Formats: sequence, structure tokens, C-alpha cells
Amino acid sequence: MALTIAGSDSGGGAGIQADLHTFAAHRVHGTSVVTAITAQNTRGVTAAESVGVDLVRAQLDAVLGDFSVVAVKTGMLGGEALLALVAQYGEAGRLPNLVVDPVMVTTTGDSLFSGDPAAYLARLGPLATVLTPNLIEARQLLGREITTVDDMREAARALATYGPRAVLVKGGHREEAASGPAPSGGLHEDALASGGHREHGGTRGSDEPGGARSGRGETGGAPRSSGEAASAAGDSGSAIDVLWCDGQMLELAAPRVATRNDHGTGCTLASAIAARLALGHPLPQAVSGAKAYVTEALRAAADWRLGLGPGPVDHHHAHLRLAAIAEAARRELRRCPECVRPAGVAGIRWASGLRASPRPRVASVAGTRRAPGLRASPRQRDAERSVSAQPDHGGGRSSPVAMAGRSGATGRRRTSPDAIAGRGPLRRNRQAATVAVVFRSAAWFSGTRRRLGPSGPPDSTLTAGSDTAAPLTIRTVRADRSRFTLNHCKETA
Ligand SMILES: Nc1ncnc2c1ncn2[C@@H]1O[C@H](COP(=O)(O)OP(=O)(O)O)[C@@H](O)[C@H]1O
Ligand SMILES: Cc1ncc(COP(=O)(O)O)c(N)n1
Repeated sequence: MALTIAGSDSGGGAGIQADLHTFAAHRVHGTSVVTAITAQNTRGVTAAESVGVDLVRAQLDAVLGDFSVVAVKTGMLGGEALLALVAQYGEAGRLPNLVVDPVMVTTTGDSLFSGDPAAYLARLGPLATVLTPNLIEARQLLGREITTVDDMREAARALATYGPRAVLVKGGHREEAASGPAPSGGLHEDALASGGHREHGGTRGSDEPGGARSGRGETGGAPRSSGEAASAAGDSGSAIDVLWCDGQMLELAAPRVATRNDHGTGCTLASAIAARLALGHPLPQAVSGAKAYVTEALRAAADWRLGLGPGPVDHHHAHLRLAAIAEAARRELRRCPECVRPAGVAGIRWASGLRASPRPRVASVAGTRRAPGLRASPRQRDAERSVSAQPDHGGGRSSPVAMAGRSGATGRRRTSPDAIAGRGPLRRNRQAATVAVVFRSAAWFSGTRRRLGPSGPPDSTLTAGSDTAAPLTIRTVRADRSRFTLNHCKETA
């Protein structure tokens, strides 16, 4: 359950509309407090009016008095009156996991905040779990020029002194990034030397996707030249954000997507962070995962022509991609109900010791998302489907990418009693089996399975992706020896 406190964008690309799309895409219930109504499209804002303080207060009370809100995102507040009101609720401890996007100006250059920028820092800075200014907002908040990545780091540090737990300075507006090598000491050198995700003053973080990956299933991390990085992703440079979090400086780099459709990226990023906090992700992972989500949303909408100016991003890219993968799986499996075809890549393949049954209900992965550790609701239980496994007598390969587009194993496989009883090949690999689902479209799933303690339930992680999209992880927490129940999926890049 998450709450957005933001303005309405009649064009549907930013503000409340983008936030609710983003919450929904994360399968987080979204509540909303509307602070302003803007008449807006892809070309700009033609009119805007703040909602009165009393009505905003009433909305806050209605939502907070009934729902257990776990994370909150603030966007357009319009002026100091609503800023003060929201701050009061924050000071009263009623706005948990607060993501503050200090919206002051739109991508099209229209001003959305009439007050003193410093008031943002004074009122919401100390309450924010994370503050997410773009370059223009960081400039306004600090009253100084911010051009290089070094400047961004300094800005993040300076903003952190106002009290937020973390500051994310977003580099989406750094034109240099898209147009070739940055000046010495600038963007490219920093980003690429680090493989995209670099830390200062701390240990290297997890293999989080928002940083180093190209969005094509690569794990990233290796130093690359700027040319390699750009062409590997089919993009034109890097979009670098700087995150100051718990005393550590991180750089989050993603391939810069060549698109004009970047309306609402800041709102989308902030609400994706809030959604991920609501799902229980730790803060740095919530931020880097949210950035990866935005990169994919930009990519998926790059060809859209909605309106005459910068259009919105595709908030539902992950669902649609998974649905497309699932549909491809269904098609393949319908065609070949009982065997894995040698010529077409079809079916599910256990890469180390196991093979899925000929008729896995792969489609279920698209609709079974819920937070790790949470009990399934009856409806979620209904939605959860299982994928059954059987021994792979043909052996396996470990790389799903290598397998994609290649022949599957030959022959007809039937469910073996050995597999169900945990004997045979399954037993051999009980501690860590890898599974991959391979389709003709070069979409793939892969993952590892391990047992939680000697007698605990197996815990499995599967990754789904395609040659054009970043991987997704599908986490399974309930599985017996022959069946998986997919009950959570999240993006990993
Ligand atoms: N063309 C792009 N390609 C990839 N990432 C981008 C692009 N434009 C913006 N971003 C990313 O989108 C997020 C929002 O950034 P930004 O556009 O600077 O915010 P805002 O919408 O508040 O101005 C950041 O993570 C930024 O790096
Ligand atoms: C109501 C509203 N809130 C926020 C933005 C910022 O949009 P962007 O993320 O493109 O800077 C906007 N254009 N409209």
C-alpha cells in the first residue's frame, strides 16, 4: 500500500497519473492525495491551480485514517502552504518511507512551485527517507551550478546535511551524456570505469540491476569503453544518477535511451522507489531497481507517438513483456505438448539435472507477484500456478543465454516417479539446480534452486528475460521435489 501526494497531469504522463500507473505496475495498491490540477499535455502546462489546504487535509485524513500506508511519495506541492501541511503530517510520523520528489519545474520548462526552494529543504529534508531532485531542482535548492558528476556528488552530500536519509541527484538532464564523451572528469569516465555502478567510501553493493547492466541480461560490472557501452545497449551514452545513502556515495548508471518520450520520468522513478519500499526492499536496492524500471519504461515507449511533444513512458512494460513471453511459451507448448523439440527452442529446461514437465503453466509468472515473506491471499493462491519438473536425462547447460536460440534436448520426456520421489537426477542436484525456459524468440528463464537449511523448503530464483529486455527475477518460496509455485517476481535489471 503506497500513497502519492502530487498534482494531476491531464496528459496522463506525469504526476498522480504516472504514480498510480507505477504503483499498479509494481502490484502495490495506490492511494492518492491530489494537491493541484494542471491542464497539461506533452507540449506543456497551460493552466494549474492548487487544491485548497482544507481539501488536501481531508484527503490525507481519509487515506491515512483508513489504510495502512507503508510508503509515501510527494510530488508537486505547488506552494508553501501545502508544503507546510505535508510537513506537519510527516512530523507527526504519519508519512512512513517518505520519498520526496521536489517538483519545481516540468521537463517542458513550466514552473510548478511558487514558493522558496529552500523551504523544501527546511521542511521536508529532515523527514525524507530519500530526496530525489533532478539537476535543475538541485541547482535551485542549493543555489549553485551542477554540471559534472563530481558536482552531482557534492550536491548530494550538501543536500544530505539537511537531514534526509538518502539523496538521489538525477542526471537525466545532462545533455553531455547523450552527445558524446564528457569533458575530462565528467560523466563518461566516471560511469564507465566503474562498469556503471560505483561506490565511494564503502563496500561494493549487491549486483543490483539499476547500475551496471545494459538491460540485455548482462550482469555488467566489467569496465567498458564509452563506445562499447553505448553500442551494447543500442543507446547513446549513459544516464547517471548519484545516490548518497547512509554515508555512502553510489553512482547509478544506465544506458541512455534515445527517445523523446521522457515526460514523467522523475515522477515514475520516485513512485517506483516508494513502491519498492512498500514491498520491503532495502533502500539502495529500491532506488537502483526503480532506476532499472524507468530505463525499461523509457525503452519500451521509445517508438510511441502520443502527443506532439515528449510523451510518457511505458509504465507497464514488465507486465506486457512477461505476458508476451508467457504467450510465446503457451504457443510453443501447445504446438509441442509432450516433448522438447530438437529444432525449435521450446519448453522449459532444467540446466543442471532437471527438466520441467512438457506442460508447465508458464503463463502464471505474469500474474503472481507479491512481496517476499508475505502470505498469499486466497486470490493470490488462486493466481499462483506451478511448474512441474522432471529429470533431464540429457544433461544441461548452465547459461540460459547460450541456450537461447539453440536446439533443445531431443526426445520425449515423461514425468518420472524418480523425480517426484526425489531420486535420480533431481536428488543429485537437490542443493542447486538451474532451470531455464527457452523459447524460439530467444526469451529465456533461468534460475537457481537451493534448499533453505537441511530440512527447509527449497527456495528458487528464476530469471526471465529476452534478447531485447532486461531480466526479471521470479522468486519461488514454495516448492516440493517436483513442483514449483511461482509466487513473486521482481525486476532485476
Ligand atoms: N533518456 C534517458 N535514458 C535513460 N534514463 C533516463 C533518460 N532520461 C532520464 N533518465 C533517467 O530517468 C530518471 C529521472 O530523471 P530526470 O529525467 O532527470 O528527472 P525529472 O523527470 O525529475 O527531470 C533518472 O534515473 C534519469 O537518469
Ligand atoms: C502534475 C505534474 N507533476 C510533476 C511533473 C513533472 O514531470 P517530469 O517528471 O516530466 O519532470 C509534471 N509535469 N506534472
